[in-house]
Amino acid sequence: MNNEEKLKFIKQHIGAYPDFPKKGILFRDIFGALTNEQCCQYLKALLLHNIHEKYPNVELIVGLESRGFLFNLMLASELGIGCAAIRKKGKLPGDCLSVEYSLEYGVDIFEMQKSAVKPGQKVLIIDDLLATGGSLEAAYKLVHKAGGDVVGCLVIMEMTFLEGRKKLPQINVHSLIEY
Ligand SMILES: O=P(O)(O)OC[C@H]1O[C@H](OP(=O)(O)OP(=O)(O)O)[C@H](O)[C@@H]1O
Ligand SMILES: Nc1ncnc2[nH]cnc12
Ligand SMILES: [Mg+2]
Repeated sequence: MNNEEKLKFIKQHIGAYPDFPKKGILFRDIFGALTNEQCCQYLKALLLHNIHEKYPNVELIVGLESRGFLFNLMLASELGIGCAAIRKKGKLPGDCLSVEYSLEYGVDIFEMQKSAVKPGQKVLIIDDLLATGGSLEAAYKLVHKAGGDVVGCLVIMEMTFLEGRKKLPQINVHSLIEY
């Protein structure tokens, strides 16, 4: 299968749930694809292919709680680099940086440990989905505050009609699947 066919196959397995978690939201469920063994292999191959092509100098993967965590260790270990976590408020020990943000269906606070990123380290932020861009924008702010150099954001799905990219004009954002 070529990359186009792999993407099509994954798209067919991603779930779509109307009115979840709130009325008017069409929820795109990555977990629906991950129960399929071929989707797991194709997703891994496509993510690594895109990182090698678009972010070849990355030195740290930063994943967003919780669906971004699905890809953190897998990508870091394949690339031979480390990974760090951005978590929702109150979950991380030690000195943390915090940023409040809003997303398609709510508001929240993200945190990251100050020690997670080395000054000047080249960071790739990873998540399952870009909707309004509030989550990725908050993640960018945290990594930037910690002294990291964000080389880009990589997501599986992008809800293009919500124009989340507009919140990230200075960042090289790439998505595998557009809705
Ligand atoms: O672009 P935005 O409008 O900010 O929305 C995108 C974010 O929303 C979802 O996460 P959610 O906060 O629902 O948490 P989860 O990953 O723990 O399910 C999704 O996994 C992205 O992280
Ligand atoms: N429509 C959506 N589906 C899944 N996760 C989301 N996060 C924000 N909007 C979402
Ligand atoms: Mg999430």
